[in-house]
Amino acid sequence: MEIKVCGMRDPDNIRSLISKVKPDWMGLIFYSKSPRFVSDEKAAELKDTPVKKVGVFVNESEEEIMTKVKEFRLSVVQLHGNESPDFVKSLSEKTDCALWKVISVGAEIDWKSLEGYLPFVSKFLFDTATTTHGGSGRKFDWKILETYPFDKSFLLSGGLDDESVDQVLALRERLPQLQGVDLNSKFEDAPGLKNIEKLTRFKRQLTQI
Ligand SMILES: O=C(O)c1ccccc1N[C@@H]1O[C@H](COP(=O)(O)O)[C@@H](O)[C@H]1O
Repeated sequence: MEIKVCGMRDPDNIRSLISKVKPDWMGLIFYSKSPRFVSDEKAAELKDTPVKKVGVFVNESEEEIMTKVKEFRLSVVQLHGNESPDFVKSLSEKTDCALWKVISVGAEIDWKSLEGYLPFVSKFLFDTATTTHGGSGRKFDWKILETYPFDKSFLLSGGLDDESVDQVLALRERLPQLQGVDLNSKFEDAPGLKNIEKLTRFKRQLTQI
């Protein structure tokens, strides 16, 4: 199972994350209303960090996303707003960067509405629907995913915490498309500052080593 740790921006914290947790992905949030927002100046300092970087965008323009992909050497663009399939298609024609579309989950999901994204994204990411778009620290009802009809892999997100491991592993048994988890606010000492011990423990339990 893969692990993405999101909302990073502190260089010392990132160094500890990489040496101790060794996540598959590190998320940088380019959404100015987020308490985990990373400025361009800070992102420039982080561009050579030896981990795959995921840029998190909320309803951002194509031009701005493309600029940040190049400037900050992003491996993935995570689209965490209301981006339409047409927007994602157009972006995919301009970049080789992997695209992940976030699906905000409320009471139910209309699976048909996701079909338009399938040719253009390498993964979906399911997160709890919230007015702040993300980082809510709230889980949605994971039972909704049990009818997931696609082969496309996805990451699970939204309020995952240090007590989520057993449930994640149980879900993975039923849904092999569940490729990993996105860890964020429930592993923080302060916004943008992760608790490395908590993350290390979670990874050990998740990967059972
Ligand atoms: O973390 C944020 O502040 C944020 C703001 C706007 C869009 C996305 C954001 N983070 C993403 O939110 C999910 C869930 O986070 P949490 O575990 O509920 O705190 C995660 O995918 C982050 O990438």
